[in-house]
Amino acid sequence: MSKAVVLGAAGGIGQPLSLLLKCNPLVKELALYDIVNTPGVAADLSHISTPAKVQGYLPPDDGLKKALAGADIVIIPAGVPRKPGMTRDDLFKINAGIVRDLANGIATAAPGAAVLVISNPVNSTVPIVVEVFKKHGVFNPKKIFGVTTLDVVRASTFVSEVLGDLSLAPSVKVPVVGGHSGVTIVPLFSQASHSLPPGFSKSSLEALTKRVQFGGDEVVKAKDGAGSATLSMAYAGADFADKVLRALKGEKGLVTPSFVHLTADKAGGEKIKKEIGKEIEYFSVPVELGPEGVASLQSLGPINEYEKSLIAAAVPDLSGNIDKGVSFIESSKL
Ligand SMILES: NC(=O)C1=CN([C@@H]2O[C@H](COP(=O)(O)OP(=O)(O)OC[C@H]3O[C@@H](n4cnc5c(N)ncnc54)[C@H](O)[C@@H]3O)[C@@H](O)[C@H]2O)C=CC1
Ligand SMILES: O=C([O-])CC(=O)C(=O)O
Repeated sequence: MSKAVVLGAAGGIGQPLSLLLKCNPLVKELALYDIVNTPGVAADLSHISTPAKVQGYLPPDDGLKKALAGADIVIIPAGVPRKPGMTRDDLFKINAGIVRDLANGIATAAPGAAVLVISNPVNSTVPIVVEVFKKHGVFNPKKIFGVTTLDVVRASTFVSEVLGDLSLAPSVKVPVVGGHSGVTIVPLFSQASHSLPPGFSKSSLEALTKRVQFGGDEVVKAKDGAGSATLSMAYAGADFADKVLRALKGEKGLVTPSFVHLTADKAGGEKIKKEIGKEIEYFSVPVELGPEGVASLQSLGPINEYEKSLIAAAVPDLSGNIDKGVSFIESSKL
């Protein structure tokens, strides 16, 4: 039984994510931290008849430190979401500082916890957490994860739609690699558990790829100024957190993509860099989870020519996003 902490717990993602964690039998303690409203969210969730003990925290009286004490897993959906016309990188101005300060708190109060970063732009916020942990001398690449599960969830759903049978969605598995924004999102449909229908055209494949890459925009547009994906993200975040919790407890064979520092598994990471064909520090790759966090990083597998071109297109954007996060901490006072 574990202690889970949600930072940004009163938000659009934070609330449904906390609900799902309250319902996870592996969670014994659930600490909810936000700059507003966590006492109410915690009181509400605490009436649910599941074992997890819920407590809300606010910034006064060392709330962050108290929320984090003894944490096994810390999930961060704190920060502003997009409005129509914005890119995820446009969120950097506000969210970089929020994530830096929260990472500072984690590095001090719970340096051994698994940290799951949802706040956008993930391609930059994960490097921010890593650089803060390095400055504190507590960086362990096996424990810091960018949550890209929503891309995997979307790819599974959209493939089942193409196959004309939504009941397949839970069992369709599509590896999605790269990063978490636009062209950095690379679905590998050639390795999906379910093949696309016979005669599926190149232009249909391109359209399906684009739908996964820009699935977030679909929701931002539909919400029309009221934010971005929250419910599907809560589902995806809870699913990834559940896998991490199960692996920390010793369950084997749990493999799922996540955006990680490639030194989390030195040999595996070097092999992946060769597959990518470029020197890059981070990539979302299929991660085998284990009791220490990352157990191994798995090969990108047999990538076809089209997928190679998608990876080649992803790398320049991704490298720029990574550098931006690293430079931000280099020039920040902690
Ligand atoms: N990784 C992914 O696949 C996805 C990431 N996101 C990202 O998740 C983030 C949150 O999205 P929403 O929940 O929709 O936003 P929201 O605005 O509804 O909630 C954000 C919460 O963060 C809190 N917050 C702000 N500063 C804080 C601080 N310093 N400490 C603690 N809490 C703080 C706010 O009070 C608010 O409750 C956004 O950056 C969004 O882009 C959204 C969807 C998918
Ligand atoms: O699109 C956004 O801004 C939120 C997000 O990351 C997603 O839905 O994938």
